[in-house]
Amino acid sequence: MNQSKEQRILNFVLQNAVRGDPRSVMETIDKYCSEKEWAMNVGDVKGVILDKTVEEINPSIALELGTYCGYSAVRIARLLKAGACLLTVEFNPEFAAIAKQMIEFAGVQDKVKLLQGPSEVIIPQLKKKYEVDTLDFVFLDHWKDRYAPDTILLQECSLLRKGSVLLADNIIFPGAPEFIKYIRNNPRFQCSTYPSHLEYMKVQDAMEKAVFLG
Ligand SMILES: CNc1ncnc2c1ncn2[C@@H]1O[C@H](/C=C/CNC(=O)c2cc(-c3ccc(F)cc3)cc(O)c2O)[C@H](F)[C@H]1O
Ligand SMILES: [Mg+2]
Repeated sequence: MNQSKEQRILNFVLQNAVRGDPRSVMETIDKYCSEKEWAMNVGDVKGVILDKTVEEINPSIALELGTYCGYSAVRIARLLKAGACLLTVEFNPEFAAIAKQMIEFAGVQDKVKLLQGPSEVIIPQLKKKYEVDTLDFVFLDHWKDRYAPDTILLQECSLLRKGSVLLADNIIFPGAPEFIKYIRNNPRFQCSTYPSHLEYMKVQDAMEKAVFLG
């Protein structure tokens, strides 16, 4: 059975990146996906916006929705302080298996907990099963029509506190119109937009930052 694109990305990393070096893993994925096969990693351009947001917050506990191949999990985890943790959620078992290997090869496995399952099931389990109090940072990069319902679910599960920061990928392309409508009209969030470009393409995209006001 021939390999999936995601398996080819992982193989390229295993053969070309430096084990234990997160930046080398990111650069190798970006090289493969810009030169050989496009893939929906946040990428090197929007990745800088993600980096700056994570560095500004310096989160103790972060959540990512939509691990895919683990590119942004590696990107976020490399910036986390000692003792800090990224919980990343992925419901596709093949992608979860690839991401697990990607995270381990990059050497950030001690900072990342990969939770396999749908976000709508995992989010209500975070407090009791995963001992989360509240989340400092949430990166939304899963199905775009799930950004709004999962943001509502995070609030219903009391997982946000005054100052919690959400960062959403792809609000221009493919777009997340229901999320934008919900979050920008919601007095409990302070929103700002970061115009950028779609990963590996000369296409406009943007990221939305939403600070929960409590
Ligand atoms: C719904 N709950 C979920 N729970 C756990 N894992 C989930 C859940 N939902 C999805 N996943 C998991 O999260 C991932 C899904 C990412 C979706 N991302 C995109 O579609 C996406 C698309 C483009 C794009 C741009 C241009 C173009 F021409 C074509 C595509 C660019 C982007 O940056 C994206 O992020 C993964 F695949 C899925 O299993
Ligand atoms: Mg994305």
